This record gives sequence, structure tokens and C-alpha cells, in this order.
Amino acid sequence: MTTSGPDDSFHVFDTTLRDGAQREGINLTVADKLTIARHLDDFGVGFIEGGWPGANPRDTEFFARAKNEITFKNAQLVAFGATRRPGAAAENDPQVAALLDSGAPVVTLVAKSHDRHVELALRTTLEENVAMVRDTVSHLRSQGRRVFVDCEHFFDGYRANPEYAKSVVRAASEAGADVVILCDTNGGMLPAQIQAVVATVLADTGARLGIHAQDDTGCAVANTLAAVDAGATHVQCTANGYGERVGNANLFPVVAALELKYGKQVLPPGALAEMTRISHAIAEVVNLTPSTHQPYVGVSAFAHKAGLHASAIKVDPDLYQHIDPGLVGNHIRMLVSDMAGRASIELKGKELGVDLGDDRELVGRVVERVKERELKGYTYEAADASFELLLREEAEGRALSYFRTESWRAIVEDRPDGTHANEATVKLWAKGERIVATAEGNGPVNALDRALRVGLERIYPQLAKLELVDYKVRILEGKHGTESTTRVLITTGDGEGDWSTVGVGENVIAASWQALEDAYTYGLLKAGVEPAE
Ligand SMILES: CC(=O)SCCNC(=O)CCNC(=O)[C@H](O)C(C)(C)COP(=O)(O)OP(=O)(O)OC[C@H]1O[C@@H](n2cnc3c(N)ncnc32)[C@H](O)[C@@H]1OP(=O)(O)O
Ligand SMILES: CC(=O)C(=O)O
Repeated sequence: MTTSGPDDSFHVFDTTLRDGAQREGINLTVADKLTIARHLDDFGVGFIEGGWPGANPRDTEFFARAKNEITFKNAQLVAFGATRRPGAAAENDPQVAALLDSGAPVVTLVAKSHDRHVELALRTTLEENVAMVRDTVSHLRSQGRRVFVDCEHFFDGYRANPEYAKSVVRAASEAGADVVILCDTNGGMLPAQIQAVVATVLADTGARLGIHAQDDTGCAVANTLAAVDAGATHVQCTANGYGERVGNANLFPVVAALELKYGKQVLPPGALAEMTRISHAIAEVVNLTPSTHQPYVGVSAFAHKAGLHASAIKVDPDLYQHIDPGLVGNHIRMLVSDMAGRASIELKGKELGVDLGDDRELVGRVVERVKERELKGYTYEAADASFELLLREEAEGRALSYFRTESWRAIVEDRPDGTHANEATVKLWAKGERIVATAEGNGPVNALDRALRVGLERIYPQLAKLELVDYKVRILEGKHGTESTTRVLITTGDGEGDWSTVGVGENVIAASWQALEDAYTYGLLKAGVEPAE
């Protein structure tokens, strides 16, 4: 393993704000772009490609504002644009002028390197395309800019006409481009192909090479690392793999691999431990739910479900983890389900702070109860709070009880004008008092939730902070001729955290009531209230 500092010998180049923004469903404002640029700079990437100045007013404004509003600690800002138009001088090309006007110290030029693209898309000669690359790089260099050249469709072009593809790389490098990036623009390549081509082009041209891999075969990260194996020293990636079509090489697994598997220091010290936070923060800004199964940073990246895994993890977490999750700012989670064994329950108990001692019989009882209830449709991996209540009930020998339900009723009234009125009545016992409360709601479950709250809030004022955050219903298929059942998952929050509870019943209202009872019980437990019953 080698160790080198985050210096110019290896570039982590981020193109979230340019190629990432080309993903369907992402529509960034200038303010969003500035926020993402700050996150990427905090993370410590060396280059942030901000967009294509001159192509649209938003990108032009981004460069104007970034210059004044961000003091970059680690990154240099990069403007992206095309080579000059065929038959025109680079110094007279308005889009080349816009690159200079952006004030960015670095420019990435996209250039054609596939003969077919030159003839069909650019509609010019192969010689003129090479001249376009050479002239534009020389002009930008003469204006004091550092230049990188993205050779679009390089790998397809190399397959069709390797000598021409290499002549474009040579032209760019000889004209003063610091790095020539070989792009798998259509994303169709596989790692072995990338590795072979990068090694040959490096040997034949002597140019400094980079890699830009689209993810159309699901190999963009592997292709990026294969290029590094072959000698590329500049990787272009996007946060969370956002990008045109299915996306680009994901920045996070690429830098994690470089730092943790290759032993290359490509980020400032300590930055890798911020990776999970930065990944999620950028997902928030682009308004996409973070992928739970993303390598390294997903909430499931270190979540263990199988009983056998848990039993080994109890001895040493490394037995079922490729790295310590703390290295990337993530953490281990134990999941409880019908695949759990004793070890899963013991580890989950520890995670929840419930002392199970060395009571094998108690742990065995919990395993049995979880399996039996999961068979009926409960799911505890998605309902930590319901599981904790079950665990405490077994550990303490009685259910935690703040209130007791005598009965509940929900009524939906269909009115002649087509509207519906929803009303619920709950009859409860709490601290020796019988409570009858009625409330209306925008649906029967909402009415029940309100009635429960109206009834209990006087006795437990802590409930005022609680809020229903999410509600999910799933109809579970009946097995062997039995009726289907309904499962409800409710997420509740108190402003400081969220918890999930589950209910299963013959109908959606009965299942919801169970999940609500657990939600309020857990809320009171979390608020430190002593059980009353
Ligand atoms: C692989 C990639 O992802 S590269 C990044 C692609 N990103 C984008 O396209 C987003 C921003 N793009 C835009 O806003 C617009 O496409 C613009 C402003 C760049 C150009 O818009 P327009 O001039 O209206 O033309 P259009 O979008 O149809 O692009 C085609 C033109 O670009 C030229 N072109 C295509 N590739 C290149 C290249 N590498 N170098 C120079 N010119 C090129 C074509 O020859 C064509 O020129 P023509 O109009 O003279 O026939
Ligand atoms: C430059 C670029 O985005 C590509 O070739 O895919």
C-alpha cells in the first residue's frame, strides 16, 4: 500500500453540479448549487465542476456568485464547455469567451475523439476536429487557465479507430492540457476493457490520463478503479452517482476505495469520516431520498439481519463487515426479524440499552415471540420501537403500560354533498381514571389519533410534542386459504428523533390502533415518564 498526500499527483474531480445536474428529476437553483459546492469543498474534493457558463443563465450566475460568496478551502472551481466551433477562431468563439469570463481558474473542454461523432455530430473533418482541440486548449492556456480535456466517447472511438482517438489525446496534451480524460460516455464498457485501453493509451501517448465513467452497465465505480489500476491519476465522479441517464461513477465509494483499499490519501485528514453526513446532506439539497442501500453511506450499509451473522459479529464485528463503519461516518445496526437468532437479540438489546444479562431463557423467549409474530405479519426490522416494547415486556415480565384501552370506535359518515365526516371515540383508563374522548379528523385514523391525544394529554402533557410523521399500509396475502391481513407502520417524532411502530389486524383501523398505542407508549417511555398501570 502506498500513501500520498491530497496533492496534485492525484485528482478527485467532482462533476455533481454539471453532469450530476443532467439527471432526470434534478433541477438545481443557483442557491442549491452554491450549497452543494460548499459541501463538496468541506469534503475535500480537489475540483468542483460548476456547470457550463454561457449555456444557460443559471450556470453563468453560479460562477459569478461562487467567486464572491465561497472561499474554497480545498477545491478549485472548474468551468465546463466545448471546443471552438468548426471553421472559427477560438479567440472569436463566444462560448469559449464565456468560459474565460466565468473567472474559473480551471476549464474542462469536451472534445470529440470518435471519428463517427466528428463526421455525424460535428459535421466536420477529422483534421479540423483535432485543430479545434489544439486551438482551444492553446487559447485557454495563453489566457492563464489550467485545462483538462474530456474526450467524449473515447472508448467506443478507440474501438472504431484507435489511431484517431489517440491523435486527439496527443493534440490536447501537446497543446498544454494538464489531464486528458478518457470518457465512457455511453457507459457500455466493462472493467477489463477500460483497464486494457487506459494502459495502452498511457504507454502510447505519455499524456496524463483521467477517467469519466457513466454507469449504464452498473460498472462505473469498478471502471473508475480499473482505470486507476492502469495508471489514471484523475477520477471524475458525482455525489451519490447522480448523472445523465442512470448516472456516473459515485464519488463516495470511489474515494472510500482509494483511501481505505488503495491506501491513497486523496482527501484532507478526517474528511472521510464526514462522508455519510455529506452524502445525505447533498441528497437533501437535490431533493432525492438518500438510497438506503448505497455502499458505505446507506443506512443499510452496515445493517445486519441474519442470525448467523449476528452471532459472529458478537465476537468480532469485522467478521461480517469489510470496514469499520465509523471510518466513513456510518454505524452498525442490528435488525430483528424472523431471521434473528439469540445473538441478534442480545446485540439489539445492547444497542437499545436493555439489559438482558446472560439470561438464555429470556433471549430464547424473545426469539420465539418475534418469529411467531412475524409469521402473523408483524415486521420488527422496520419497527424498532415496537420491538423495544416487546423486549422490555419480556425482560420485565409485564407490558409497559401508561394507559389501558376499554374500547375505541371510528365512524365515517358519507354526506349527501359527497364529503365525508370522520369521528372517533376512545374509552381509556389512565392513573385510575376513566377517560372518554371524541375527536374529528381528516380520516378515521387521524380521528382516532386525535381522540387518543385529547384523552391523554391532560394526564401526560409530554404527548403535546408528538407528531405523526409517516403512515404506511400494506395488505398481506392470506396463506393456505386464510383471510388477508393488514399491516400498518407508523413513524412518530418528538422534534428530537423519530421512532416506528407496527400493528397488524383484520382491518386497517384495527392495525392502525395497535401501531398508535405502541407509538404513544414508546413516546412516553422516551420522555422518561414512569409507567402508571
Ligand atoms: C457528454 C456530455 O454530457 S457533454 C455535456 C452536455 N451538456 C449539455 O448539453 C448541457 C448544456 N447544453 C446546452 O445548453 C446547449 O446544448 C448548448 C448551449 C451547449 C448548445 O446549444 P445549441 O447551439 O442550441 O445547439 P445544440 O444543443 O443542438 O448542440 C449542437 C451543437 O453543438 C455542437 N457540438 C457538439 N459537440 C461539440 C463539441 N464537442 N465541440 C464543439 N461543438 C460541439 C454541434 O456540432 C452542434 O453545432 P451546430 O448547432 O453548429 O450544428
Ligand atoms: C464529458 C461527459 O460527461 C461524458 O463524456 O460523459
